[in-house]
Amino acid sequence: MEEGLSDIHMASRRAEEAAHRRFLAARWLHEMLGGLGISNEPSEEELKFSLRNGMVLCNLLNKIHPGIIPKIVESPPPSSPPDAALSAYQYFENVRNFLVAVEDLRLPSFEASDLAEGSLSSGTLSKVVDCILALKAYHDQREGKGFSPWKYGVHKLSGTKSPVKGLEDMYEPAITPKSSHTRKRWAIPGADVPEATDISGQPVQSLPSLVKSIISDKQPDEVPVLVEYMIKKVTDEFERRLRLQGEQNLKHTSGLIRTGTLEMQKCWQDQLIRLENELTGLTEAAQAYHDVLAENRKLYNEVQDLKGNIRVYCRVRPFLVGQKDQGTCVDFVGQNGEIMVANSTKGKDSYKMFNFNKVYGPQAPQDEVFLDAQPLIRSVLDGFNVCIFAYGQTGSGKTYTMTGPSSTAKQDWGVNYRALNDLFQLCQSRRDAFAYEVGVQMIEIYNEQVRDLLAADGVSKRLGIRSSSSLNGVHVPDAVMIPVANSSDVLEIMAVGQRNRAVGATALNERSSRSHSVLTVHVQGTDLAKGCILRGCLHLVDLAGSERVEKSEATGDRLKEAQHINKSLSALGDVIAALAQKQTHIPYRNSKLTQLLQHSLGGQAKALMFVHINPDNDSYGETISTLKFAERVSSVELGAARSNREASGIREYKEQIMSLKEILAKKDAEIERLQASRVLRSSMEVEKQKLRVSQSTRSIDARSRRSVELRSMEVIEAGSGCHP
Ligand SMILES: Nc1ncnc2c1ncn2[C@@H]1O[C@H](COP(=O)(O)OP(=O)(O)OP(=O)(O)O)[C@@H](O)[C@H]1O
Repeated sequence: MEEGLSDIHMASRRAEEAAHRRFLAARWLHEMLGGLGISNEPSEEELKFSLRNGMVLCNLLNKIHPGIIPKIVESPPPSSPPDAALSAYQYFENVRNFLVAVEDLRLPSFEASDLAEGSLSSGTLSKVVDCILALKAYHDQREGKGFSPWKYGVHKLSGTKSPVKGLEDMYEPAITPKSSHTRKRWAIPGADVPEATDISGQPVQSLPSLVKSIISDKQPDEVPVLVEYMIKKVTDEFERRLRLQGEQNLKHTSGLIRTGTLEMQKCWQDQLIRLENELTGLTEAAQAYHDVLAENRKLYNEVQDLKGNIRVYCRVRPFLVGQKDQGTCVDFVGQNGEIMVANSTKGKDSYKMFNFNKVYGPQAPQDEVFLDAQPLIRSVLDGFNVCIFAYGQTGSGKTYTMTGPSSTAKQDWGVNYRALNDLFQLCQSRRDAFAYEVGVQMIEIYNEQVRDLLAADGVSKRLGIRSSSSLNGVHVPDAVMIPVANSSDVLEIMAVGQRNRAVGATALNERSSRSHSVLTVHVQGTDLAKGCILRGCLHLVDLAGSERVEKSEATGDRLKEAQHINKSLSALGDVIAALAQKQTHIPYRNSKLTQLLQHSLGGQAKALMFVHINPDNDSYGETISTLKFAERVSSVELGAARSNREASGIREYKEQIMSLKEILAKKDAEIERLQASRVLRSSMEVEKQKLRVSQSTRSIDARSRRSVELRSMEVIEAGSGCHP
């Protein structure tokens, strides 16, 4: 209730105050312009009506500042026809000109709409009244009558930053029109501000003297209202300036940020474009580099083909479960066949770099490894002899590469199965031009004994054993050759061979293969159009582990096995060394293994070696000796490979020669037999004669002995008759 009463009280106070200000404004207008036809205490509507056409305001301003508004639109004569639109326009012109001039003088202004007909929302006319009273103050000042409180409410664009300065600025009337550079300043008491003058040369006054001068000519009843109004104005202005300053600061800061952002954005864009260009350049350079590399590799391979180098591919086995902690001795695997191994305990000196045709990292899948062997396998169909062998210490992944793990998942297939699969596919694709026969042998060399891995099994009976002479290639004479027609035959045969392979336990590998296993594929293709025959032979060799005897901790039978393995591998090393040095004598006959591979390691065949290494630090020594061996192998030149192609004529002659040889051999054998029987007969005759002679000799002997005896008896008898 009390609150309501105080609101009502406040509202009536404000209404009284507004009425008083209207009264002051009207009185002054009266003084300045004479009779305006309005009452001394006009209502808002009355005052607004008298001011609406802007003429009173324009005339007032021109009176203070003659000519400040050059053209005032006069009211049409009462006799002219009413043109509401035109007069509204004219009035607006006057009001607009007045407001522009007021703005120039930096006095409180109002909106043109505040005088529009019908607009009388609360407080709108108070701005008009404020403006008139500010003009009065301005006029009084110019006339030297002191200052009115409305001066404190004038606009001023200040760049001040500190509150003190802001306050100081607030006391600055800045009454100078925009065009003028001279400004009047009121001094802050005690502040050391040089005395300034306004446009009329008035000196700066302090705030107390200013207040004093404002209220000096006022009626006592006017003073409280004036003071209250002055405080309100000062507060409003202070807030307005703070707001303005904040907005300006914000605008300024956001402008700075925007400019900075734009500059940064441009800078980024420039950098992005530059990077993009550099990247394009780099990509092009990289592409060119790769093209050159690919070209180099192609040329290198061609040169190798011409020289007949043994190709060497190195495969690094991944760590097996539980091995990870040991650390790796493989320091770096390059994309161009480089591999660097290091012994972590020996430091920098132990770093050794090797270079091969390619190095597969631990994650290389089976199909990637096969991809590099594939072209060689295809050349078997073109009549070349090819040998692919896997070398490396026990457990380094030789069987994994050649056979694959025990699972039969397609992605795990090893080189052997992939090779045969590929061969059959090619045979199929060429079946219109060639008739192919494929036969497989599988042997192992165990303790320098060749064992046929297929002979002892029913598989040979089931698939039917073909005479090895019909394929007539570089075969293992004592091993059965099983004809195969498709991949499933091959799978079955390989499973049998794998089962029969000798495996034994060593300290290094539970399922260590103790023998070399050789899968030999013979392919004979008859060119259906020309009748010539192509004979190719592929040896797929999974060598026994190459580790040193002392490391395998073998004793007894195992030691013997290890010694045999070492002997055959060192024989292989000797053959390779002799080939590398192009010696006239190559010691193939020193081991069963080198005897078997003779035609693939020296007879213009193509050879490829997969060298395997264990990644762990413990295997550093073995790894180095394995890589050194592989390095030697890669330097061997077998000479350009030759295809085993026979023209049909030659084949016929060869076959004739063969049959003639066979006939000749038969004749020889017959002659030999005849001769032998003749010799036998004559020797029997001789024996008979001998027998006869000896018999007659014996009878003669008996007779002559008898006659000697008889004679002797006669002599004896005669002798006894003569004595007395
Ligand atoms: N590339 C590979 N990825 C995954 N596992 C592999 C890989 N190479 C080898 N292994 C695994 O390592 C172990 C030894 O491999 P593997 O039997 O092929 O060695 P090895 O050199 O043939 O041994 P050995 O000389 O005794 O015949 C096996 O368990 C095999 O599955």
